[in-house]
Amino acid sequence: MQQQLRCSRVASSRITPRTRTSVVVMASAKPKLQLMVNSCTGKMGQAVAEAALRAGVELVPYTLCGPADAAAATTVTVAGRPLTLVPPATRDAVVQELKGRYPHLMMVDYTLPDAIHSMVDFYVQHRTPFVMGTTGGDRAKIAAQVEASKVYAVIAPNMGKQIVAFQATMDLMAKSFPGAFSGYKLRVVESHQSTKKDTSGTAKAVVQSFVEMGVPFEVSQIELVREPKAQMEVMKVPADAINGHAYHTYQLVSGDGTVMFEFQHNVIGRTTYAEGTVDAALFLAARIDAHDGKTLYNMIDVLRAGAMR
Ligand SMILES: NC(=O)C1=CN([C@@H]2O[C@H](COP(=O)(O)OP(=O)(O)OC[C@H]3O[C@@H](n4cnc5c(N)ncnc54)[C@H](OP(=O)(O)O)[C@@H]3O)[C@@H](O)[C@H]2O)C=CC1
Ligand SMILES: O=C(O)C1=N[C@H](C(=O)O)C[C@H](O)C1
Repeated sequence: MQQQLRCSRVASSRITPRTRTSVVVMASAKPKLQLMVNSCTGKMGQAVAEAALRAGVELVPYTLCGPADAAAATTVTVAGRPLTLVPPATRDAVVQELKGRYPHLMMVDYTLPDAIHSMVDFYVQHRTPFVMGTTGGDRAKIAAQVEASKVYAVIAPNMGKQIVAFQATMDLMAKSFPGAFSGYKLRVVESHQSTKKDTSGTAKAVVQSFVEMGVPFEVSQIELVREPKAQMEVMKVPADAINGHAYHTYQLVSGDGTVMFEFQHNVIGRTTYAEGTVDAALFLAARIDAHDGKTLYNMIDVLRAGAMR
């Protein structure tokens, strides 16, 4: 069934990370920020820690890890720097100590969907501001819990600037024209590296907008492509991006089959999310400094604030 997707062509040139432009909100006064990235044993954790260093953000030399990682090693290296691994068994004690040493401590979370609730509990319990990029879990429950705690956080399933803009646009369309696509059929196909554990959190969020536009659709109908052969042959993912890509296609067809819309965002690698995560951390640090009462944000808030480079 996945093989039947007549996927629109990916641009023939290689997809490249977005162009760097100037820093907007951070230019005037650098917010106080000491960033601890969890989990740097993973792909996104590594990418974010590297992006933080590129942006001149102070990186705290510790990282929370899963139990298996701690059994195998005591450190992980990011851009030549060793970070001490902190397993679940010792994380409470270590974080108490780190809070004393790093008064502007903020955490970034890229762990796993299975761990997301325990990670949120942990940040809330220790009252550590955090940027949560991990997908999965009960998103409404997490938002309610974090909001009630008044712990500062940015939570979003996608940190890529242009994808966030696309999400915001779909949301705007749904709010402005509810039912605009009633009678249409939706097909959603997403392809990610085979290690991805869950259905795309981005696709789930975008689907919600289409539902509000009148299209009946269940998250379980999202088609997942995880096989490298189908990824290369059907989705046209370059061979060297099989271990790191995120291709999404949303196709809407009218009831009589005479009209078709297709939206697509295809990302190779992880740079766009990593850079967006650093933007989110700098934004959150500025909000903490501002003390204006609001504590819970998503990436659309970060984008609207002009805080994405
Ligand atoms: N918001 C966004 O823009 C993006 C979000 N994501 C999301 O980020 C998440 C991570 O993706 P990715 O980096 O590719 O996944 P990886 O599997 O590469 O990394 C996850 C890491 O988390 C570790 N881990 C597991 N449990 C814990 C725990 N309790 N405490 C600390 N660390 C733990 C894992 O260790 P071990 O291997 O030992 O289990 C692993 O090293 C996913 O949910 C993904 O969908 C990804 C890209 C962009
Ligand atoms: O696991 C990934 O890789 C990604 N996860 C996020 C998601 O589930 O939406 C964002 C992007 O698709 C990459």
